[in-house]
Amino acid sequence: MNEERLPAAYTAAIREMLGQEADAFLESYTARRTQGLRFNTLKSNSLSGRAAAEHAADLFPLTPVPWCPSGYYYEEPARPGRHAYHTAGLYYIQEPSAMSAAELLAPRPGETVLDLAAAPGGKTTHIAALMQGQGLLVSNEIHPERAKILAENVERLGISHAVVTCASPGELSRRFPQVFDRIMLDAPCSGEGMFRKDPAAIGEWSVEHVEICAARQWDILQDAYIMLKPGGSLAYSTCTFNRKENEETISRFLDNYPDMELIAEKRLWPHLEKGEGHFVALLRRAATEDGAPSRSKRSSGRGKTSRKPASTARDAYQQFMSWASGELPGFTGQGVPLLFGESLYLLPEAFNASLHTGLLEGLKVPRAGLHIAHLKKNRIEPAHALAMALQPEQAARSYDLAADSPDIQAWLRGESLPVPPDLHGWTLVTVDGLPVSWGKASSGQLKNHLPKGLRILKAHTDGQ
Ligand SMILES: C[S@@+](CC[C@H](N)C(=O)[O-])C[C@H]1O[C@@H](n2cnc3c(N)ncnc32)[C@H](O)[C@@H]1O
Repeated sequence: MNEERLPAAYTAAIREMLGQEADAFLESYTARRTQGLRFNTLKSNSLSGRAAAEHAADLFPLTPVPWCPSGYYYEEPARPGRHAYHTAGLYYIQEPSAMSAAELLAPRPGETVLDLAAAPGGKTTHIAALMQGQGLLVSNEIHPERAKILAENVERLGISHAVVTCASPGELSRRFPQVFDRIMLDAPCSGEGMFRKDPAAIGEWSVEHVEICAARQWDILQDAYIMLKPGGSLAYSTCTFNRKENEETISRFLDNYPDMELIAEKRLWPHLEKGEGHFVALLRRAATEDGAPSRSKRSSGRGKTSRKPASTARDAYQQFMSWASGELPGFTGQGVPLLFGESLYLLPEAFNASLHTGLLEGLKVPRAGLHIAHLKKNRIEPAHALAMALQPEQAARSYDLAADSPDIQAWLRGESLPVPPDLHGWTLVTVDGLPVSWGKASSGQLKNHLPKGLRILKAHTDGQ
């Protein structure tokens, strides 16, 4: 793409901001966009995950992203997003500069973390991996359709300690004041860093749009502040270059909230680094003297919820656990059982430890923790999300398909497979040892339970 396609007001603003460097910056638009994937360490740190990651590196030649230990560049025409390892959640396709944000936030296992503008899930899945699946991650997205995609990505990567909500920042801040140790605010922005990747973004850019974005960012930041614990950290990031939505927004925030301190500010420029560009600021809230207690436990009453009563959920959970005692011998089933219709979830224990389930009342919660089962009349059907969160040795039966085999391609297309006749019942189907879905074996056939929306009609095994 050349400079003429960019709005004149945009190039003028860039020239003013970058001075002599502007030519190099604008020249970067003529280069190809960068492609990246980030290994999901929740999977890639296991024995089979490590072997699969090595195999992936052979299929799609990978070079490391300097600011993210689990991040790699790949080059087109490789299409790792269409490989079975993608379905298995071994990695997440993510623009390399965007990998800087969660690294700077540096969430730790056991913390309570909020990702306030989370869809489609790049930062959430990164945060979940850095937390090693321990603690509580609330991943929120305001737009319902995008929240659904977020929930699917959380499931695909086998994340069990995340609750996906679909709420405005204001709705959340009323429920969760001073709750979170760390907050990621990857703010909706004017997307100047998207122009090379998605030229349609150019048409949406205008000086007025930048102003609107900055005003919205300021609103969301104030809600983020309400939810941040004293002593907690906030990462603010955008994929845009102008100062109004970045440094100026941060300095307005610091001026208005004197207990916030700027710890680091990082910019990745596409003419200086290999990536589309990103801005991240890390801020810390001063700790209070009494050690910053969470206020939520006290502030809001335990109201009735629209989900099924706890006793019904407990009965359902017992029914599930008695099924699991034979079918999932290695599954401990930790969490608080919640029942929505026929869907049984396990809310992370950490939610109940620092908060309470009444806080979910009236909130849209596309995923109240780990979805473990559908309860059908008198039988249990294990949920796809559960398959993705299991280790193969936790299931009574598993059936492995090699990543390079025609069978895995058939499976990803939704076809049934012939299996030995002694295999019978719910079976965890894996690719090179990594779960991809459930299958149900009977009379020498493995019936395919990969959800229809995840089927790949034209799978790739060779990186092309
Ligand atoms: C930059 S994107 C988030 C990308 C995501 N963090 C990731 O890494 O995959 C910003 C998100 O903010 C959401 N959004 C738009 N308006 C919003 C608002 N007023 N409050 C909160 N989120 C908003 C958008 O729907 C979008 O999903």
